[in-house]
Amino acid sequence: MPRTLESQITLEKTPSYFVTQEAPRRIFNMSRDTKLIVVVRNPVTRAISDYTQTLSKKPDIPTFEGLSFRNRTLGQVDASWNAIRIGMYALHLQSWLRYFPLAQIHFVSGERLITDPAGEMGRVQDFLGIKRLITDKHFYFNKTKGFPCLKKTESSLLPRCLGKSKGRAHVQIDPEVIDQLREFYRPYNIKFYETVGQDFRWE
Ligand SMILES: Nc1ncnc2c1ncn2[C@@H]1O[C@H](COP(=O)(O)OS(=O)(=O)O)[C@@H](OP(=O)(O)O)[C@H]1O
Repeated sequence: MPRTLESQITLEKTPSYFVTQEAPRRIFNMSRDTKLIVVVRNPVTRAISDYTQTLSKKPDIPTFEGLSFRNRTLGQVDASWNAIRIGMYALHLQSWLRYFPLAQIHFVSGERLITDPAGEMGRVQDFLGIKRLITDKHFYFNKTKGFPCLKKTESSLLPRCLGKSKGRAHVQIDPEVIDQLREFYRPYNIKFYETVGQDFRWE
């Protein structure tokens, strides 16, 4: 991490920290005042997105349906498969709450980041205690891509859009498996909503 002046905020982005056992203790030992931001989305969609990305790099892996279950006939989901495990947000959050108060953790909705990027970024700026400099004037929705693009300045003519690897078409999954995963995640989602005091409406 670079040294930071009193007037500066240093941001570091590592998605895997949220699900890494030792991360909360290590970050707490580095600075107990660290503010944490976690982007979460529907864990079923997250798992499919994760699998789609892996498949693009390793086309020979087994099917999503095959990897999702320890025993598909009995409906036993394989919670040790990373694509599934990462979406069990309530479990991971418990490890962080042993070190950081909830008030120091902000959750960004991955869904709203697409439908209402300015609103979501407004809440991030409030959480960081900085002026709301990024507003709706900084976003333009790219219909082809299906994502908002960010303009560095309100008048910028060259918005920065997400790269090729984002928004790729997801692999089609057996709808029955999607239902089973929805059921699997329901209790974890409910526990997560209760813990953070926010309903992300992933049902
Ligand atoms: N800014 C922003 N807003 C909304 N959604 C976003 C954003 N950045 C990344 N994504 C989506 O997150 C999914 C994983 O993206 P990444 O490839 O960047 O993740 S990572 O490289 O694994 O960290 C991937 O989801 P899918 O496109 O559904 O597969 C990205 O599109």
